[in-house]
Amino acid sequence: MKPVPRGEILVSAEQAKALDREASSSWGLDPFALVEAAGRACAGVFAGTYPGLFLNPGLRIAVAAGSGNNGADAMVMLRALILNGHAAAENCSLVISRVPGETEHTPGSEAFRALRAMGAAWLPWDTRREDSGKALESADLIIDGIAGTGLRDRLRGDPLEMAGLINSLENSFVVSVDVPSGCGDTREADWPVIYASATLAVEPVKSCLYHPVSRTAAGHILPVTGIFPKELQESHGSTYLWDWDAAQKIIPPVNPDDYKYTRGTVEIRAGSQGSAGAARIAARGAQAAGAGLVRLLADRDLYPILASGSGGVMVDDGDTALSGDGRFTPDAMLLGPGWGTDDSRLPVLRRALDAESRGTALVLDADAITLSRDFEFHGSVILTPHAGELARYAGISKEEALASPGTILARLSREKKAVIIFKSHVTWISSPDGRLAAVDGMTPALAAGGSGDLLAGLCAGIAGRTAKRQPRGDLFSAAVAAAALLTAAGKAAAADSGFCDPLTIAEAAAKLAGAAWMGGVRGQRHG
Ligand SMILES: NC(=O)C1=CN([C@@H]2O[C@H](COP(=O)(O)OP(=O)(O)OC[C@H]3O[C@@H](n4cnc5c(N)ncnc54)[C@H](O)[C@@H]3O)[C@@H](O)[C@H]2O)[C@@H](O)CC1
Ligand SMILES: Nc1ncnc2c1ncn2[C@@H]1O[C@H](COP(=O)(O)OP(=O)(O)O)[C@@H](O)[C@H]1O
Repeated sequence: MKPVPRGEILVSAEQAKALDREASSSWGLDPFALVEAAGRACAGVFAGTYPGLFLNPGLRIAVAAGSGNNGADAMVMLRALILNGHAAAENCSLVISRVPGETEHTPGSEAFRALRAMGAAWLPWDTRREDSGKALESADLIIDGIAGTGLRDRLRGDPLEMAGLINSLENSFVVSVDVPSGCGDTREADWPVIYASATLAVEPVKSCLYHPVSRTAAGHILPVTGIFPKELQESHGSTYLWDWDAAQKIIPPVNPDDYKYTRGTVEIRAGSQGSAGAARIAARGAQAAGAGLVRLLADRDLYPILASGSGGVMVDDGDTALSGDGRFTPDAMLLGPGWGTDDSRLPVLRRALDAESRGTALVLDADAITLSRDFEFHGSVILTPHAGELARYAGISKEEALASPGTILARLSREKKAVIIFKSHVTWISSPDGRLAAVDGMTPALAAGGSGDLLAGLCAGIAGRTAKRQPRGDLFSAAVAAAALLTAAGKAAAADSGFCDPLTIAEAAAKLAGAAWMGGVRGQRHG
């Protein structure tokens, strides 16, 4: 049997702890073994990713360590770098928030003893603050192991002071082990955190790295693998990180013998005076995702403008045209891009929700999210809010949404019976059945008006295509694939065209989607 394609597992600190316990009780992996494996793997991944840093024979490295296993990982990493000839022990220092006692037998105290024996300097932050500060200031590379998943509440005390100094240094490369110190599942925007150049994300990767509020602090996220058996990780993870390579595989390709009606049909209600572009972008998005037919119903005053140069989109007068009178019943409907929140939209919204109750996939974007706040859904809706829209819709603050996306979305999806795509520089997706996904973004090419309209179109296009194969198809997969496609398209378009408009990004999306789903190589019928 072929393996089911999936993203990378993400876990909370609680899940990581449970996994640790099971690793020890059932797999013979005690804390010493885990710290050894993690620290050495971190050294290997880091040296392999940044070989240029190690060309300097006088490279000065400082480890900033706490007293837990995160500090132990950092010290084992340093020991491995020294043993592999990447640094000389006499150029290395250990700046430690609490020095392990002589009699302690923990992974941290053992790693500490080994480094001291090799000749690394040690500087307790509380009693030798000035020397500790100088060691950090003069380091070319700082390895941050102050606190990992053992962080309780916000950083305070010596670790807080150490983090403050590290953040003030402009010329050193800061690499955090596991998570940047200060980053945790409950971190809020004003909680201090180390801003790392890179983070060595020890498997299973911690989900807090992808909370929008903390994502920037993690810098370049480097997965560190080979620590835990996959089966063990599978049994503890509940959220997955998807990229385009993985996500494209969960969507069936088009068939070589498809006809326009069988490739998925999409009907869009979008645009209003001043926002006609949103309708055009959304329609092009649905085409780019592979829909066979796209119909755009626009307000009467916009209809002539949009109809000219419609590029194969069937444009009609939205004031009189009804769903289905375009000779096909849509497999997916999209309402909202640039639509406005006028009450006159409500009858259309009600009809669309009626279709949704009978299983038609319905994407509600932008203004349609606001309009639908008090309506009930029946499991075939995808909502695509950004932080402001999510905050209004759920009655929370934007900051809460950006700090705890998983918890908030899981609850809202279940209550509303809707798949939700929460858009930001990291996109989070939830399903009423409890599935959660994150798609890393960090693609400023998408931070421009119209990217959301494009996502809504991509989403409707994919939902329409999959609905054709699987009635009441898996909208969560469609949403994950659309978000991953948008990010990949944003990156590709930026590489080719720099700052570009959303229609250029749509062309990049069409290219990627076509290569993934129109190859005809698989020749496989799904559903
Ligand atoms: N399954 C896993 O996740 C694995 C975890 N490992 C490492 O172990 C780490 C977890 O280790 P521990 O549970 O020992 O804890 P940590 O080492 O993450 O945290 C404990 C340290 O943080 C300090 N601290 C906690 N809250 C603080 C606050 N609010 N302000 C200031 N300082 C604070 C404590 O005083 C202590 O020094 C992970 O992040 C990872 O680096 C690896 O060794 C191997 C496998
Ligand atoms: N820095 C970024 N990195 C990655 N994706 C981003 C970034 N900024 C915005 N996006 C994405 O671009 C889209 C913007 O949507 P939205 O704010 O609704 O735009 P609009 O309403 O102008 O179309 C979302 O999908 C969001 O995830």
